[in-house]
Amino acid sequence: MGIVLGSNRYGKAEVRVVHVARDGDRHTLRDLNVSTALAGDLDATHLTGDNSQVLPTDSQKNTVYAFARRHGIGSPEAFALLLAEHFVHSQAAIRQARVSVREQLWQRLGPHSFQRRGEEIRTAEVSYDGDRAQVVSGITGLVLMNTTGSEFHGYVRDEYTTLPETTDRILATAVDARWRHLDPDTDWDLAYQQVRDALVAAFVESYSYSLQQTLYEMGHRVLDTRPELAEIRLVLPNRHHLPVDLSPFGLDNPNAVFVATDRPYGVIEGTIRRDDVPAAVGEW
Ligand SMILES: O=c1[nH]c(=O)c2[nH]c(=O)[nH]c2[nH]1
Repeated sequence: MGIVLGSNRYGKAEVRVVHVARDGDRHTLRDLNVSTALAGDLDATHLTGDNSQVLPTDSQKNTVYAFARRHGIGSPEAFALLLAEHFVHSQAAIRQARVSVREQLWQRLGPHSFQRRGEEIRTAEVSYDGDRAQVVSGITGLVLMNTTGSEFHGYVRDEYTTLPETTDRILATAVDARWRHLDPDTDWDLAYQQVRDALVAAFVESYSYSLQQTLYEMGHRVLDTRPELAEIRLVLPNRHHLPVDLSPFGLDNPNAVFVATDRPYGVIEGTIRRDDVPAAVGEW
């Protein structure tokens, strides 16, 4: 019996890089938050303090900025792939690199003017082991609401149930979705736009008897839209909007006045996947 070093990785978290590509007067903006994590033959630094195989996290940070200049930022996925491959290929000790990107989205106002696009964040995670690159794209903070077309009834009633059944309620959520690609060579911006559009369209067009049902419809629509996607994971908080009891004031409330509660909130999670595709490489 003994104590041994288990799995480990290290890197730089949250490197903020903003890149402006200039095509004359017309600029293109990419605003990323990049995190790196490297793993490999790193026993020595942990066990004896021998740093001869350690690429400093400071150098990893510098690489992000240098690569933005050298290669530009075509898309979060393409940039993460370049970095992950670079760390594995250039460092003998590094066997696996994971690069995670969160992109703040800017809407164009003019040739070189932009406005932040709400809470929405685009994400990309690339894992590369020298052989296979796994790309997972995602979105968080996509806030959606249907003011009707949602019911919730027929659920379990036990001695603690007080929730009234409803045949007409508000359904609101902030979509958090991540989808795993099978093809590491994709038009990443087009894929993101099409997945986003599919998520939004399914939310808008689905008549809902539960947020669980809506989640399935959204995931199904995405896999229908993009055949190269293996699976999608969705986390949908239920942003409750409760009708206010106005009867003390002699007023009715035909689904006109709601209180938006911020906590607690339901959380509905699920994976929709193809049953005939290769499994993911490790955790994602
Ligand atoms: O769509 C819903 N799913 C639930 O599981 C649930 N539970 C709850 O209280 N309200 C809702 N709404």
